[in-house]
Amino acid sequence: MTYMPLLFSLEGKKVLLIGAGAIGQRKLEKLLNYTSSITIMTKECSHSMKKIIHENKLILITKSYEPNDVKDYDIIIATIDNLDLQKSIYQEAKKYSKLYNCVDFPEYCDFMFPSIVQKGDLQIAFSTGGYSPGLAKALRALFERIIPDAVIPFLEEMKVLRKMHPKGENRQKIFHDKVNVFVKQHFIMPTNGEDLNGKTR
Ligand SMILES: C[C@@]1(CC(=O)O)C2=NC(=C\c3[nH]c(c(CCC(=O)O)c3CC(=O)O)Cc3[nH]c(c(CC(=O)O)c3CCC(=O)O)/C=C3\N/C(=C\2)[C@@H](CCC(=O)O)[C@]3(C)CC(=O)O)/[C@H]1CCC(=O)O
Ligand SMILES: NC(=O)c1ccc[n+]([C@@H]2O[C@H](COP(=O)([O-])OP(=O)(O)OC[C@H]3O[C@@H](n4cnc5c(N)ncnc54)[C@H](O)[C@@H]3O)[C@@H](O)[C@H]2O)c1
Repeated sequence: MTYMPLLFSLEGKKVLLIGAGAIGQRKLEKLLNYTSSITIMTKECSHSMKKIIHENKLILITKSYEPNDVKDYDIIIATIDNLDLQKSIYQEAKKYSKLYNCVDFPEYCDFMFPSIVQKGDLQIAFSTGGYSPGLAKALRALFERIIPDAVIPFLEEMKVLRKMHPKGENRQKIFHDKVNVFVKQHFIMPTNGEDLNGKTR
């Protein structure tokens, strides 16, 4: 199966994170960049996890997962260290038409966590389809260095300009020129005489 990268809004969605170990904490820290509508259900919870839950006013349910616990949530993420349970929660998620991720079986996931470069409003997500998360992480670290911080004010400026200029050909030309100048200033360009759209200059 191949996974389609989409930008997905978590607004109004209720997330259930099952398990609160090292991997659960990593997933929670990532989710918190996008939503705080998160319930954590876990047998045991570390001090560091409790601190994050308290600081972000999240809901903690300290108990073992039981059948049908998924039904009141939209998105379920299982980070438990019990592989059979990861698979059986998948069956329940399907029964209730919920979106499911578990951390040990890409084939039991409706979606997976990519490795994300975040600079202001720019996001770049790396995925290897689950075949080498380590490579996704290494590429993320590399691109965090390659993408200049100047992209942050550039996108701030573009946000303002998008609102100022009415849609149409004139706006497209202004934006196209600005992007070309920005890219030429900050990246090494191809030397085959083509511009950013593959057209010969
Ligand atoms: C990208 C990242 C996002 C995040 O977690 O936020 C992420 N894993 C990261 C790191 C990482 N994970 C692992 C290592 C050790 C090296 C290695 O195995 O490569 C490292 C590297 C490290 O820790 O240094 C081990 C591992 N991971 C999975 C398994 C199960 C298996 O393969 O059986 C095992 C074996 C467990 C074991 O048995 O030991 C499965 C998944 N991990 C995914 C995401 C999804 C696929 C993403 C994709 O490639 O498309 C998927 C399918 C499910 C999911 O988690 O959604 C995050 C980097 C964050 C960053 O940027 O820093
Ligand atoms: N996807 C990834 O990126 C990745 C990376 C490394 C490891 N893993 C996998 O992640 C899994 C979890 O690893 P970890 O280091 O966080 O484990 P851990 O033992 O530190 O944490 C497991 C958590 O699940 C909770 N738990 C266990 N059974 C439960 C149940 N029945 N109901 C509710 N909570 C329960 C425990 O209380 C604990 O909080 C492992 O199976 C490992 O193979 C995934």
